[in-house]
Amino acid sequence: MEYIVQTNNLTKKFGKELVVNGISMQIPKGEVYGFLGPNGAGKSTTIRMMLGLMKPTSGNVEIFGKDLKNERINILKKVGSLVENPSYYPHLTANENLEAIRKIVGVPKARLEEVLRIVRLQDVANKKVKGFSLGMKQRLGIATSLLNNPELLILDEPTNGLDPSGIIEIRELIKNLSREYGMTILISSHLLAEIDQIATTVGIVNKGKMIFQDSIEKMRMLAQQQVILRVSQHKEAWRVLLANGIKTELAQGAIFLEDGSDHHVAEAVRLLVQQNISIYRVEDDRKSLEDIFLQMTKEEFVK
Ligand SMILES: Nc1ncnc2c1ncn2[C@@H]1O[C@H](COP(=O)(O)OP(=O)(O)OP(=O)(O)O)[C@@H](O)[C@H]1O
Repeated sequence: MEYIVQTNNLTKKFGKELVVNGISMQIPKGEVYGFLGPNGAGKSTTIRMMLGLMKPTSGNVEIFGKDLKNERINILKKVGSLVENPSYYPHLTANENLEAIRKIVGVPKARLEEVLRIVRLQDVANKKVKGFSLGMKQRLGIATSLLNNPELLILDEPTNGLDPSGIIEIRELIKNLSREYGMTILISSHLLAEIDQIATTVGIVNKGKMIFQDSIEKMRMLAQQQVILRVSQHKEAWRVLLANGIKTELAQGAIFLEDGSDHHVAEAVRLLVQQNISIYRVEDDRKSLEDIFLQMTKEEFVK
């Protein structure tokens, strides 16, 4: 697989504190990579090292297959980023602010209109930024990061502090950049729900360590449902199921079926009925992704 970003044992210590602890991140081409973790987990520090804004204590970063240490300038030419709330000249318009940066980046003037259109700010291009909502400012920040037409876009908590409609706009924008322009995107967040709605690949960090990295589908599979059976003689029922090779657990006077697929449930029910065990209830016990995230960050879950 082609990785746009690959970090190898990336580590950062501040004094004695290991803030990033051996992170090996792999971002496949064209993916929206959700970089997820509670506040203080080390996401921003990782991102800073990925952008060459901070030197790793050890380990390295490869972007587009090249070592960031050796080819920083060439690599960063093709990377766009938004790492903290961008600052603007409030008394200048969106266009004027962008124009100032365009001159530094050195791209054709026509690119201004394009990026404003992509972030849907074309109608307010000539309005002063001081009247903009936080969401509009964030979109202007993304427009700025798109000026150089990057192949990789890195957004550190881009929806922090936005209201729900602002969050939806950023979400749609990211989806669109991925879909229409095939951009590879890394977006960090401490909110699972946010990542769940846009990411195709997920990396979860906790206390500086990567505790899960895989497709969002894999993550959802972990949220697979269990089924609870409430029956008349639960111990007897449990023995019957175990004797027939059905994985179960006995807890709180009920039976938990590990595999909640239809045919397993049907088979369990059939076996119990054959033994004259009364079945009172068959219930779903679906763990939410949120539960799983909490569980992972609590237990240092390792895949
Ligand atoms: N320059 C620094 N010097 C010392 N400690 C730092 C520095 N930068 C970050 N830290 C510490 O490193 C830890 C991780 O911070 P980091 O910003 O990387 O986390 P994060 O996952 O991005 O969380 P948040 O969402 O809160 O930004 C925190 O405890 C922070 O206080």
